[in-house]
Amino acid sequence: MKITDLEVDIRGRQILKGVSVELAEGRVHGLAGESGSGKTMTGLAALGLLPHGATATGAIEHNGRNLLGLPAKELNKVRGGEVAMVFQDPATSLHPMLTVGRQITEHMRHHLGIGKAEARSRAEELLGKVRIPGAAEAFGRYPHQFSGGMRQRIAIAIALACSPQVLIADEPTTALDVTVQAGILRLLRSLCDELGLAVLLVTHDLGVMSAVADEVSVMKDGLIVESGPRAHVLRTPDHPYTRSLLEALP
Ligand SMILES: Nc1ncnc2c1ncn2[C@@H]1O[C@H](COP(=O)(O)OP(=O)(O)OP(=O)(O)O)[C@@H](O)[C@H]1O
Repeated sequence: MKITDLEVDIRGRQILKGVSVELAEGRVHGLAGESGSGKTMTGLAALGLLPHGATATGAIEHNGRNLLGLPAKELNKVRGGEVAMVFQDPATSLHPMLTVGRQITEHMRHHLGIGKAEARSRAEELLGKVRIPGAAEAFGRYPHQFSGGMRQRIAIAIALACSPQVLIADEPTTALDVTVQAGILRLLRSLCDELGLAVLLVTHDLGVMSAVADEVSVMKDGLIVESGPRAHVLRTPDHPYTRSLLEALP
């Protein structure tokens, strides 16, 4: 996926001022920057989920199309299919009244049009892939019967249900206990390698970034001020803003 010169305006206020990011197969691209810099808005734009009243210019190219120009119906097929998402808080992204299995299979049946039995076996396979112990049993359980870390693994399984090529992960570990954060990051990294996913990892946490990202872009006030390989950006940053973020680390 290639985002070029993305500008987003909401009611006359310019939120993104020409953002360019390229996501590649099997690579994690980290998007860093302080609160309000436009990280989330960039991720939402990639999903075709801009807030009501937003206008966007530039291009978000994926599989030969510009997602910015797609009609809503086409965009719905892309979202959750070719491009999937994981958000900060699994407690709000999972439906409390539906079993884990139902949440994964409904998604597959809706997007892929496959039968019940096939969906079930794929769902159990996915639960194994995100390292949920006892996948067959977990299939029939409800989200509240799992810990926060396990719930985020379930949200990742749902995101992967339709074999996406691109995964947008917005602060996927921020709501979790420090003790389980590393496990989720390791999982994202291994899924990216194993499935050849192109991942956009949005996080304000440079520690998270240094653990998994291949490339890092740093945002400030709706613009990317620095972008490059992780080691370069985090060890020998060119931009004073990146240096100030690194100096602010505990
Ligand atoms: N629905 C909306 N309507 C109007 N402005 C919005 C809306 N959502 C976000 N903004 C504004 O867009 C700017 C960028 O927000 P965004 O959420 O992308 O930042 P962020 O870098 O992800 O920060 P955070 O880490 O706090 O989520 C902010 O100034 C915010 O106030």
